[in-house]
Amino acid sequence: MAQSVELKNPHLNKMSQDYLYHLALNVPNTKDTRDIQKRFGDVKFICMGGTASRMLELALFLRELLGVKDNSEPEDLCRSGNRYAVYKVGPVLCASHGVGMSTFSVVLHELLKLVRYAKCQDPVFLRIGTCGGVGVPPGTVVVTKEAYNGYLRNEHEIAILGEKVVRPANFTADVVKDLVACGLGDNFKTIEANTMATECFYEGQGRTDGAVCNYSEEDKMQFLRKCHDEKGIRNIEMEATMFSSLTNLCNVKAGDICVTLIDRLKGDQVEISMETKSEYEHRPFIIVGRYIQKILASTT
Ligand SMILES: O=P(O)(O)O[C@H]1O[C@H](CO)[C@@H](O)[C@H]1O
Ligand SMILES: O=c1cc[nH]c(=O)[nH]1
Repeated sequence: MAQSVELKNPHLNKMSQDYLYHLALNVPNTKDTRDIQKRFGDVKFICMGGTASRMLELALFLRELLGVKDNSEPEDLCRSGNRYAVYKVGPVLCASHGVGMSTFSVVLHELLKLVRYAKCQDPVFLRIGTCGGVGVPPGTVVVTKEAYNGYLRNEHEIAILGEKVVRPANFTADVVKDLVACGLGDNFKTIEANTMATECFYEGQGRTDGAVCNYSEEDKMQFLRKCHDEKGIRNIEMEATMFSSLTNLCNVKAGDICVTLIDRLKGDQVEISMETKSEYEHRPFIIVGRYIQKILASTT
């Protein structure tokens, strides 16, 4: 049976209003959310990625694929917040989250509360991103199974009230399986693998081309090989641990699907042309589009 989202925060029940500040979507009466339900109650998929332009492209792609009849430019529903862009196409929200866990966690908390207020049924949260590959050719699509932090631990670490809190960081098994199945038969490879999520693009990912670096090329290669050989890591990005741990705690399904722009065993600089990048970024769209069609067909 379909279910609404129950958040594990008793304080929410005592709040009469929730401003969802960064989304700029005020919920004026948390006890009577009919207005929010009317606007967002049909949402089943929350697709998220770093940039507003990628999310607009995704919205346009899904609009055509899902046959949503509307020729106007999709409206950024959160424009007045000046932080994140959110587009709605039928049962899908496409939201930008910026670079890294800290910006993503802000919008993720607010989107989780939004689906709760809107009483969305069984929503699935998907991150559609780019990443660095580890031992796989650029253009490979990676669906994350287990997320590892920069200490190579399969967990998310966060400071709360001055204490270190450690949470599991795994994605929903059936979402992973379905996404991988939707990637069969393309002229590019889609694989299931583990992902390292770092707090920093440069030193955190073992690059030697940041503003500072006090390790050698050999140290870097040793670390990247350890990621590959001992942890089954095939890609590196900057959100997977926070994303999987928070969605896990909220009991909502989640998946992380990213295309590699570079093989980190071969270099540090992302050198591909904007044209190639745009073609690569489109690859996870194709798979997510099929996944959404499949889930919609099985639930309607
Ligand atoms: O392409 P997006 O979705 O932004 O994701 C990746 O790109 C950013 C770094 O360039 C990080 O956020 C990383 O996770
Ligand atoms: O190497 C890369 C490329 C994209 N995004 C990352 O986080 N790392």
